[in-house]
Amino acid sequence: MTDKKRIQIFDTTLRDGEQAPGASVKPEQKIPLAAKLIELGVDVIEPGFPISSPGEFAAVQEISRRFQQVEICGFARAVKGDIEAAVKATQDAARRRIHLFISSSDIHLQHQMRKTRKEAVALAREMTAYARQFSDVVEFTAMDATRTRIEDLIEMVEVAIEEGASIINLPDTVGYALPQEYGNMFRRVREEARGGQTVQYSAHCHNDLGLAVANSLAAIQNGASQVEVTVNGIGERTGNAALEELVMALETRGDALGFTTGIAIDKLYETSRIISGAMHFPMAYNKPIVGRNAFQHESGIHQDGLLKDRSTYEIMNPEKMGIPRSMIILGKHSGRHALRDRLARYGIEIQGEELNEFYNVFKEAADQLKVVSDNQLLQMVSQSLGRPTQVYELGDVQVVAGSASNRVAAVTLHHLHENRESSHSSMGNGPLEAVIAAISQGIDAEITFGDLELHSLSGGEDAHAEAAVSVERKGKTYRGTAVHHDIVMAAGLAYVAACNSAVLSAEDEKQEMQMN
Ligand SMILES: CC(=O)SCCNC(=O)CCNC(=O)[C@H](O)C(C)(C)COP(=O)(O)OP(=O)(O)OC[C@H]1O[C@@H](n2cnc3c(N)ncnc32)[C@H](O)[C@@H]1OP(=O)(O)O
Ligand SMILES: CC(C)C(=O)C(=O)O
Repeated sequence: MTDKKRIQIFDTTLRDGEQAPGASVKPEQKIPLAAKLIELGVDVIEPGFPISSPGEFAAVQEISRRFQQVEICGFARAVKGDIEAAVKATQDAARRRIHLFISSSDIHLQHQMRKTRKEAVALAREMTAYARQFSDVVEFTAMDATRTRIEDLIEMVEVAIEEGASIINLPDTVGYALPQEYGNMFRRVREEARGGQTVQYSAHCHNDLGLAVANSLAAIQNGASQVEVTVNGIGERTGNAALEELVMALETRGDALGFTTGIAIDKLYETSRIISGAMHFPMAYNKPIVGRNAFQHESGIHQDGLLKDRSTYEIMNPEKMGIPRSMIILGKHSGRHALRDRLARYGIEIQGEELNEFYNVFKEAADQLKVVSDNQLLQMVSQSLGRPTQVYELGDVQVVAGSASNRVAAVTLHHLHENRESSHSSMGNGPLEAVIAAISQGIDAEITFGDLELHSLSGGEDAHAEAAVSVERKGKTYRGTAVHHDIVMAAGLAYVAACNSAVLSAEDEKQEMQMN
């Protein structure tokens, strides 16, 4: 049991999120994405804008029919046709809401809607009443609330409440507000509007000044019980408040804030990846929570602290969010603790003077590299310490790619411990899949491929790709990384490094068991 107040998560990834240029998905793609959002535990889904296209209408209709466990929201301008389309599209939902919006600021009324305030208020009244005829739940949004004089905002909100809106959304449509101002706006409307204490409040923030999450938190602290968010913060311009950031702020600082959500935190990362992939929206490396670097550390002092106790430099546990990340990235800022730890993963134990000497070799090489991949590190070990570091080594790789429906890869694998080599070939939907499948045939141990991440390390003609592959063996996850100017090679080398790590750790375990 928790005494924290539950905040409703209103997910608008498939409506406002999709308004980000280049993010739109086909109507049928919205169905599995909605299923993922429901698994994640959102309370309300806004799956689209029904009047805007036949495909949007069909997607909202299908989602309303299929997903009876969640509230579905139909979005509409203060236009009868929009409301009718939203009503029809959400007709079969178990719980539905009509989300009606109209501008409240002078800027919008004069320049966009070209209406006087009197006309806009009358329209807000008429359309709220119209929507209420069809739906018990009407959410009323005063678009551009944060650039509206508070007296004008209160007047419009009062009209909506009088006509039966039970949720009042006060959006920062253009990402203009500062947290204190945004919080005060909620407090004043709640306290000063007639009927203001009888309704729920919702925050909907954009990130133009990087304040969307901070503003949403300020609204919550001033009485908002719902936040409108998108996965990965995707949305118009710089986006909306990011679901994962807001949820983790509430979770991590529950001590100071006292709020909670129904979100399944262990599904945050998976959902983020799915949305990023479906909407072709890559995440910035330093994006909070789900960015590549969010839980990675390159500097020696931090790495040393983390190896001693994770809490020294991390405020959240990435595994709790389903993030399968290695926390240590080797590079020129790394120290001996991190280096020794990484080598131990490959069954290589070095210490004392040998470690000091190898550390110098490592630093010299690291000066020239952005990151030192596992594959590069193992090569350094074999060259400078003359130690066998790998069970498998990737030899020749040939790939036939192009516009044919299947890609074919042929690889040679050196089995270093047995002094033999083997050749394998396979097909795949893409060249990476074909190479991974071909290598898998030559790995004798029972290893399951987990995940592949590819990042570009540099641009231009000298571009290099960094690949990180995870594999599973006997319930444990192992990672391998590689850097190469050819992404297919980078992926193949990283996969082999991950397999080496899995096999060498298993060899270690065997040796330990024999010694005991
Ligand atoms: C802040 C937000 O996220 S608001 C949502 C924004 N999302 C979208 O616009 C995505 C989907 N939009 C669309 O497919 C189209 O814009 C449509 C179908 C909704 C409308 O298309 P059109 O009829 O061709 O109008 P268009 O988009 O060019 O112009 C918008 C019209 O709506 C009016 N309008 C804008 N907001 C509202 C509102 N809340 N209530 C009533 N009218 C409004 C504008 O004043 C303009 O009216 P006008 O034609 O009389 O000048
Ligand atoms: C219309 C509302 C909900 C909105 O999307 C915004 O103001 O950004």
